[in-house]
Amino acid sequence: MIKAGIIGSTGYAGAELARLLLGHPEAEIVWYGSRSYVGQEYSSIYRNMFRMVDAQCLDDNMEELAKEADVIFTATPQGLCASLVNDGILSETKIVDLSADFRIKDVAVYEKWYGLEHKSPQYIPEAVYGLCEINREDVKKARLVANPGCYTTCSILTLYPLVKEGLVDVSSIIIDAKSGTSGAGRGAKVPNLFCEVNESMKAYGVASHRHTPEIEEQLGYACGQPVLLNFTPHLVPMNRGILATTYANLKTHVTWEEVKAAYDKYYENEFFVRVLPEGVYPETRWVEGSNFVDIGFKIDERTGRIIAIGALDNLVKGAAGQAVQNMNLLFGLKENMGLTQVPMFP
Ligand SMILES: NC(=O)C1=CN([C@@H]2O[C@H](COP(=O)(O)OP(=O)(O)OC[C@H]3O[C@@H](n4cnc5c(N)ncnc54)[C@H](OP(=O)(O)O)[C@@H]3O)[C@@H](O)[C@H]2O)C=CC1
Ligand SMILES: CC(=O)N[C@@H](CCC(=O)OP(=O)(O)O)C(=O)O
Repeated sequence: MIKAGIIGSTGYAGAELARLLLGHPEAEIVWYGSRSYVGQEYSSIYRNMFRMVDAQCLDDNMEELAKEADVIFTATPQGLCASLVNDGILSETKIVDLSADFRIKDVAVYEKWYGLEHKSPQYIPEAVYGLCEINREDVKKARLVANPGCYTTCSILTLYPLVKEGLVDVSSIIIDAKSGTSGAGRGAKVPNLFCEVNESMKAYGVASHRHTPEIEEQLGYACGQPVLLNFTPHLVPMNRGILATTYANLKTHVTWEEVKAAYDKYYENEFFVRVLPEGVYPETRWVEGSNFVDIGFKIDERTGRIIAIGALDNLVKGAAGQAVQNMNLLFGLKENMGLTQVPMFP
């Protein structure tokens, strides 16, 4: 059995990790880490875990945890993992970091967009960007995995074949994305109160959201040139789900079948990426609770643009599910082990 520790197990991403790992046939959770609930029963915080977990919350002592765990998941705010990790820890265990600390290769870009000083930039070069469908072979060899964010996973996987195959003008990309409120975490914040969110929708982080450089960097690797794009996130009154509607100018006239062939080239054998039939566009409820990403697209002959739409569950493929997928790769397990949940509906 793989011994797994979760630092930040009391947050939404950490709780989703606990849910998935409890159902994983080859993993056991040895550490439910917390900052505010040390010493409390985990199931007293998450009552859905009543009689499923009898452990108490422990602190975020990563050095001690590294001696016990084969893998540590850090589902904590930006900056925390970078402030805890060291050579000793990395020699004893593997880390899958759900924050953005090791996602961006240029530390100056990270510090500018996150407004933080990076506490361990020496580990950035070796960290592998854990978008399994694209970086699978590198993940298998890693000891530090930078688990991608929810908007970014959805946006990159939706656009990747179009960019990689040179089908679109990469200077024309626009991503209009929506997220459920769990994407903002469990911490109490006035903008996330029921009355602030319910029956309303809003854009935020306009032309300034910190996921922009992450998407640009990864799509830049795909096409071999710098990518500059517009990314506008929106908050919508639902618990879970990301829907990313992406737009780009097509370079030449192509048919739906030709574009589908490009998607098939990368995703035909991918368990978690489902490219939908012509005329069908993803809905967040079709992926809820699962590690699937659904993608649909349409060529607009009138404007010469392609509109590609992706949907995923921000807490699963956008966070904890992808983290477990990375764990499976790190330990040579079947990639979808513990992740074959059928999406919830309705
Ligand atoms: N929510 C989502 O959809 C996604 C989140 N992520 C990323 O995952 C990470 C966690 O996000 P999320 O679960 O939403 O956040 P939450 O606010 O829900 O949870 C944060 C967790 O971190 C713990 N924590 C906070 N500060 C510290 C600290 N100083 N030391 C130790 N533990 C601390 C909290 O502990 P306690 O509760 O005990 O105080 C809690 O367990 C973030 O980096 C986020 O960007 C990535 C993709 C999607
Ligand atoms: C709705 C909402 O607030 N969403 C979060 C994204 C959460 C996330 O994905 O965090 P990472 O930065 O770790 O990727 C936000 O916009 O900041």
